Amino acid sequence: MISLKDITFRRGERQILNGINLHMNDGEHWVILGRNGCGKTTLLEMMTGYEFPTSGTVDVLGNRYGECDVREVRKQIGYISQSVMEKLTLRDPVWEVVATGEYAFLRFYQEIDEGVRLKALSLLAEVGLLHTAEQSLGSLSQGERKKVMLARALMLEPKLLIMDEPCAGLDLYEREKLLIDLGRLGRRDMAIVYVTHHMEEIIPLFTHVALVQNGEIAAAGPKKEVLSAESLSAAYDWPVDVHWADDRPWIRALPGGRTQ
Ligand SMILES: Nc1ncnc2c1ncn2[C@@H]1O[C@H](COP(=O)(O)OP(=O)(O)OP(=O)(O)O)[C@@H](O)[C@H]1O
Repeated sequence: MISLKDITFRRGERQILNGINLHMNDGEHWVILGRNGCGKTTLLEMMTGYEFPTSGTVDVLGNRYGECDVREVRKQIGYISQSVMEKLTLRDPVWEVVATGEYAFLRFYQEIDEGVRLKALSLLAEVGLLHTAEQSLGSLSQGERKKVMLARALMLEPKLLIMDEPCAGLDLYEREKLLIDLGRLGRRDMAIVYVTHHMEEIIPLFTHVALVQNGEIAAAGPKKEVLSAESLSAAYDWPVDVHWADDRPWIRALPGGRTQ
């Protein structure tokens, strides 16, 4: 599904990614974890083809970047991130924002096909927001806006859904409501890659975890193997304890970590 082989990525003098090997197979849903600036978003940009590695190969959904039309591959990828959110127009009606996902552009300048409108409404219903269809995007709460982004990303029935910190800025209630919707995505024939800073967002849907440290993969594999206190303490440079409840990992930072 996704195969990153011997990836290095340099920006100017800085080595951002270094010797990355990561293989995600069909039927797996991955979470990418790591400290600020370790290279998570850059890894996602490699997967979406918005950045090309300095060396190494990227294969996504059976296509090798550099040897295919990346725009065509992108039509099979849903991408949810703060940068996409910021490009949406807050005064547009919610259903229209969702419907634009069908065309992979941001606003409509033409009549919208009735079939597309109905599909947008049905996806809005799936995330419990049908009643907001005619409201402006700007009138929704942050959590509701994230759900609108999710519905929008699903318009093209992507084979791969990539999410960069979708729960950032949400309070506990909004986060849990969004996680319930994400949990249902397992029913779709779609792989998921999810970046977060919060371990408790690793709901049962997710099967695998990659831990990134200074542009390298510190550990990658089935979540219960990777999310050990030892690996996490090393990756975050802080002693932590992990316990599992409701099939989700909960992390406790222990006193005595380094202060710089
Ligand atoms: N346009 C850029 N020019 C130079 N350096 C950049 C640029 N974009 C990112 N970087 C650097 O690349 C490194 C990796 O950035 P990236 O955004 O991938 O990290 P991240 O793990 O997603 O971080 P965070 O958790 O804070 O979002 C960082 O040190 C960042 O400063």
